[in-house]
Amino acid sequence: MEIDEAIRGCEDRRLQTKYNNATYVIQRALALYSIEEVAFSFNGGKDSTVLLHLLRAGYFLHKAGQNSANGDVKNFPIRTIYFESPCAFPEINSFTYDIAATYGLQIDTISLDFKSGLETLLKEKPIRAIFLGVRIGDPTAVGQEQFSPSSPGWPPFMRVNPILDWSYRDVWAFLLTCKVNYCSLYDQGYTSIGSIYDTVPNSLLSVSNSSNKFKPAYLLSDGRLERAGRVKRKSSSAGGQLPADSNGMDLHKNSTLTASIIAVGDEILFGIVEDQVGPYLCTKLQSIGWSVLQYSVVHNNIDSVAEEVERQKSRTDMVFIYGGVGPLHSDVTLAGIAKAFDVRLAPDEEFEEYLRHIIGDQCTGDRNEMAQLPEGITELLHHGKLTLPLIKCQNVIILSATNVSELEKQWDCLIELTKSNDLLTLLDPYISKHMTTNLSDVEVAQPLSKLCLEFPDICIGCYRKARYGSLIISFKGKDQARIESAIKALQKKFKSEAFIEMK
Ligand SMILES: Cc1cc2nc3c(=O)[nH]c(=O)nc-3n(C[C@H](O)[C@H](O)[C@H](O)COP(=O)(O)O)c2cc1C
Ligand SMILES: Nc1ncnc2c1ncn2[C@@H]1O[C@H](COP(=O)(O)OP(=O)(O)OP(=O)(O)O)[C@@H](O)[C@H]1O
Ligand SMILES: [Mg+2]
Repeated sequence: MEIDEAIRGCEDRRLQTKYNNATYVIQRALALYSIEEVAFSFNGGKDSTVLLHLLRAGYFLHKAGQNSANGDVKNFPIRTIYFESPCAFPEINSFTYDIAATYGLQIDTISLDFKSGLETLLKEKPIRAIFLGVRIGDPTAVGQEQFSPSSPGWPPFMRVNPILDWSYRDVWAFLLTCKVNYCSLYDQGYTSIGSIYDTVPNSLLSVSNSSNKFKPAYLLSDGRLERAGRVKRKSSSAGGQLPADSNGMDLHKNSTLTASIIAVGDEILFGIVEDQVGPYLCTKLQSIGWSVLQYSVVHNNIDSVAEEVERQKSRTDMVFIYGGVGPLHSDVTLAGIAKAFDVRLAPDEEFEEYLRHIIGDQCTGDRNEMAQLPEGITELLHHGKLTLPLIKCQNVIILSATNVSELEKQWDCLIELTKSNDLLTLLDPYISKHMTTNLSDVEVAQPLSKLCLEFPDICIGCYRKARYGSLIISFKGKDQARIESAIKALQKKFKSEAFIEMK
């Protein structure tokens, strides 16, 4: 059987392990259910193409165990279901039907949605288990195991996910090692394929001197970004994405996007260490026109982190969190984030690979806690200047900076990544001016309140550095002329020399 031979004959130990585990799951499923009771959900995508060949190999091995193996290419008796959709790429449709002809698949084409289609199918056929090409990292994989009963509300069947623990790299290693055909879209920069309305080539594969040339999918170095070619839906918590016009220009250069900052550190709350990262991050966010709504410090405790993340992630467009990241007992930030999103921490092979590069094998392996990331919601943000990628869990960005210069570097990388990846929308920066006065609080209180009503677009604040020193009045906004007008209006209410601009 050519797939089995290709894997056994290759030098890739890791791929061999993955193959052995996946074909083991398939053989156990075939031992549990009769061939009429199983089905294969195939859609022409890369993951289901991998699964097709694993099923062919698994079926061969299952039969070999019964001394009736037949390595014939067309010997594939597992019922195959394909949910056809008018929104599918024509290349996906034609690939699916070509593959069916090549490997003798008996395809049931279903034109209903998944749930109704399965309800109808299961009434007619004795199906009890369905093989799927779902992998950890797919949004629908959250909470699934290799054998997972269908969800409540769905018709009853067992979902069998033999490649659940395969990484993007494993998928490509398998397809290339076995030299099997895959849908042509993957050679044109598509890395994960949904519908024609929500999928474009992955910009991380674009050839730098050409706007419409892309490298093949197997060259994507960080598999976590395989869904970067999925067109994001507009949402208030999706990384502050604002609508763009047909030229891709931002229509909302003056809109407000909000951020919150969470520092995790007992040492800050004990008063031993003064946090400098948070204030510096505030200035960075202002420089890209974002408003910081809250800056909080929490204990190194999973529940404290989880509560704060849960609150902020639904309140602001982006949450920045730092501190509590690493292998120590007090490094609970990732666990807190997982709890806030109601997902578990799961080993992440790509992240582990990065860690292995910098820490070596001493800290990797089964017990590498640092390589555990929130499952199904994590994206690694890799930049050539960073030894470790930054971690993003939906609208929460985890910074590993412990001081201002590290933050500066990570921030610059984030901004550069934004240019190719829509990570943070860059808005017009905030501008601020600060005036000092020796007038008393009582004297300025009422005129200032009126000024706030006259200039609702300008954020007018007051603070003092000492109880009896001069008062500082700050004006913050995005329009220089409006700030100047507000200052003039204030001066008019008093003698103009009563206020001096601070440099
Ligand atoms: C054979 C099959 C079985 C599925 N079973 C379930 C299920 O038990 N529970 C569920 O929530 N979704 C189930 N789904 C739906 C998928 O989780 C997911 O919503 C679907 O693949 C759509 O992904 P997309 O929105 O990226 O196209 C099933 C889909 C297929 C094809
Ligand atoms: N329209 C469909 N018909 C049948 N099965 C489907 C369909 N859509 C999804 N599936 C099942 O869900 C699995 C996961 O889908 P997903 O889109 O994540 O992977 P893929 O399409 O195989 O590869 P890619 O990530 O490149 O799109 C598929 O491998 C397949 O088993
Ligand atoms: Mg797909």
